[in-house]
Amino acid sequence: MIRFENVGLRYGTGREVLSDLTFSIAPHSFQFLTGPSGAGKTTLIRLLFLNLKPTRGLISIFGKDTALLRRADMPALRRRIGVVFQDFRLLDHLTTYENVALPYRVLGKDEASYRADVADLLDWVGLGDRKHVYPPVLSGGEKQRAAIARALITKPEFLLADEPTGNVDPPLARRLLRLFLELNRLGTAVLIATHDIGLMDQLDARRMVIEGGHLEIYE
Ligand SMILES: Nc1ncnc2c1ncn2[C@@H]1O[C@H](COP(=O)(O)OP(=O)(O)OP(=O)(O)O)[C@@H](O)[C@H]1O
Repeated sequence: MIRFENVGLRYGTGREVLSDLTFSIAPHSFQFLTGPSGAGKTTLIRLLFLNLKPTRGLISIFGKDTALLRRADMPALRRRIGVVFQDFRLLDHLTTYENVALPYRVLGKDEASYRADVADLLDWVGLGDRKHVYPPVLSGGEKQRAAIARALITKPEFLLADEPTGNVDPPLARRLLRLFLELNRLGTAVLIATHDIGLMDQLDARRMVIEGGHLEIYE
């Protein structure tokens, strides 16, 4: 599904942040991405959803060499990938419901065609009764779940989550992990970037560890 070959990334003229990354991500797979602060987890996530171009090497996403992609092909490919950002990126002037529905609104879809899907998804993440409130009054954990719902609304084949349990207490972190596992069971490949060893220790999942610009994988 995703293939990196000898990928390197530097910002501007700085040192290489990521060097010689070679790995694959299989459909329906589940993995953690970890490493010290500043190791390059967010950078790798940005490469994975075509938000950054590698300085060298080859990245193939859903079988397409990203270097050969036309700009016009990007949005369709990106829609197959859901991203939960570390800082949520919810829009404060839209309700929780409207934030989650945003990807459909951007596509110009008729509200009647997605209203039930958004409501079901909000129930699924436990925000059924927070639909009509605005992000500034949501707690950190509620914002986190709204961001997860928004990433899932277009039924992505691959979900990337950057520190999705960074702002929640351990019971909620376990609950979010169960949501990701359930999503994975339903067929979505999942990659979770985290510092949280306790979270990773709950599962016998693949671990991708970035350190000193290099990637080690523990299957
Ligand atoms: N836009 C940018 N321009 C220049 N340097 C950057 C940029 N974004 C990140 N970096 C640098 O690249 C390195 C990797 O950063 P990145 O955010 O990918 O790490 P991380 O592993 O996600 O860190 P954390 O766990 O603290 O979120 C850091 O040295 C950072 O300062």
